[in-house]
Amino acid sequence: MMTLTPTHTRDVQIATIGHNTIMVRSRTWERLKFEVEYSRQRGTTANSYLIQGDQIALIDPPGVSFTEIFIEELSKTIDLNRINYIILSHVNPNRLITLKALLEKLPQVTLICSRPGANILKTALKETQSIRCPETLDLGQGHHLQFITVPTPRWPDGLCTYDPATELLYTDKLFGVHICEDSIIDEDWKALDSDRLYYFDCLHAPQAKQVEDALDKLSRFSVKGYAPGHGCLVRHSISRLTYDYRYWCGQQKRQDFKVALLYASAYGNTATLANAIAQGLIQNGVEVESINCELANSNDILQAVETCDGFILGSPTLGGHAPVQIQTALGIILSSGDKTKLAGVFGSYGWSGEAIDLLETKLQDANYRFGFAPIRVRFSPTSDNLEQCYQAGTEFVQALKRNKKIRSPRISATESQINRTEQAVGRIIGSLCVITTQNGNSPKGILTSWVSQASFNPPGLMIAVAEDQNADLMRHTGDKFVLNILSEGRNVRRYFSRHSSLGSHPFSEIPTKTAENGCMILSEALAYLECRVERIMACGDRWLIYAIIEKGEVILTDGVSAIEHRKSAGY
Ligand SMILES: Cc1cc2nc3c(=O)[nH]c(=O)nc-3n(C[C@H](O)[C@H](O)[C@H](O)COP(=O)(O)O)c2cc1C
Repeated sequence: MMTLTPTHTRDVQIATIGHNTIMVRSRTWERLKFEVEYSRQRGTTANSYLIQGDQIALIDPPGVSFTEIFIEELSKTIDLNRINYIILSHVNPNRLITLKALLEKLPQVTLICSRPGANILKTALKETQSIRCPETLDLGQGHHLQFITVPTPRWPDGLCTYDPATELLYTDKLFGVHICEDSIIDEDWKALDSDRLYYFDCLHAPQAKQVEDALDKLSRFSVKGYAPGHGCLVRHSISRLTYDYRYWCGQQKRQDFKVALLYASAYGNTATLANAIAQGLIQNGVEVESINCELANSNDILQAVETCDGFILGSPTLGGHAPVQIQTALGIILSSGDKTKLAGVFGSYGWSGEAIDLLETKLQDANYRFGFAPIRVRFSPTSDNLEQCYQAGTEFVQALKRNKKIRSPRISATESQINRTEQAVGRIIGSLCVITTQNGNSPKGILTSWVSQASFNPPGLMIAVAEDQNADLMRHTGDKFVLNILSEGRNVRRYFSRHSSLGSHPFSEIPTKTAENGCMILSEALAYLECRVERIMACGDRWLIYAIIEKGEVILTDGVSAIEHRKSAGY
């Protein structure tokens, strides 16, 4: 492995990182752009990769800031005419400039990307350009690449690439960091903690739901290294960083307020404003659910609007109108939204800006209150515009807090004491589990978080169940069950309820295997325990069941327990 000495001008660093695999890192020690994600001013790297099997693929040429030096250094490393494929983990106007410069030198190359990426490329490049969206690509010599689509609101065309020959996963925007250094791998990974979190907050916190889906998809690969689009290669902290990503995603759901940030953006300007507003919200402790209306269906929008405390709607103006997806989102909000929710409006426009006017007037007419004055930005935002958006996010949070006080009815002293006690008890948290029992050939499942370890020797646990949970198959000494401890981000819980299910549903819909004690193990659980009921006590309105753990296993080694947080113990 080779590392070059740092300089303080932009350069391109070349290093072998695996069998037939070279990292080509375009580096800058300066703040690359004025977006909030670069505000720590530690520079960044734009990472490209060359995989050389019988055929050769280049992954992710950098953006326009590096076009010339990148092509120059790449030509010294390889005869450009030998490159057969360019893989694009996402496409943006910035990257298109370098791509076009490369295509002039190697018109024979085939571009590989996701389907949404291909749609952008088809409008931007010559008709004759070869563009493909395969699931796999065999470069020879074991480099049988597999592609995984990871769409998010910010990068709808996101694509990761797995190479089984090196067990490297090319993760683009996931697992990166904006730091420019000489070292190419994460040997000193503890020092990266705060920068990694900052990067996550800026890029991924507003799209935590989709990042969780991406983590699920990527978890099925055996990985020896993450090769991200920015920063160093992740070799030493793979499980730690995966865990952190899951934890940080989960943390978003635990905030007191949630804001739905709905937008569309044909050329990326409104999306940039949305990111800056999201930062203002996130840095003030609010969960943000970003919805790119071009990708979302009506149900996604409805659900986001119903479950949020406030919503912010952003639109470009195209041909004197808001795009049809924004008009649909507005229709959903107006017909089903709660009028006491706080609203916000923003958008980029060129000369007339009708879309922003439309959103403002329609929401005003429907008696919505605004958390900040509508933001109108001409074409691409300046750093001042982005600062204004960040401040608008902050303002929105303050308005949300004031709004909540207005909406909360006054309660009597005794009621408020009961509520305070309930809220305090509600702070006891538990791991979310599915208990499975077996009734002849019919499996049963109950969702619960009322579980805790009760003894070391013998290993035992305690579960509290209510009469109406219908948990009769675990209420006699000797009864067997499996405790499936759920994993954060997998959303297996949606198949079960607090009341016992009986029959093939939902077990026919999710992967399972049978434990030695005959009960079902949910293959997507984090871990499972095979248990035998030892003692039962009637306590208050519950049965306390003490059970001995006979066997257990962790299924997902890099997962984290799903936890149920409650605001009150009253439900
Ligand atoms: C095809 C087209 C039509 C446009 N029509 C309008 C218009 O009617 N009024 C206006 O103010 N701007 C118009 N614009 C300018 C866009 O609103 C502006 O470029 C904006 O930054 C786009 O935002 P976006 O990058 O989020 O898509 C138009 C731009 C294009 C490409």
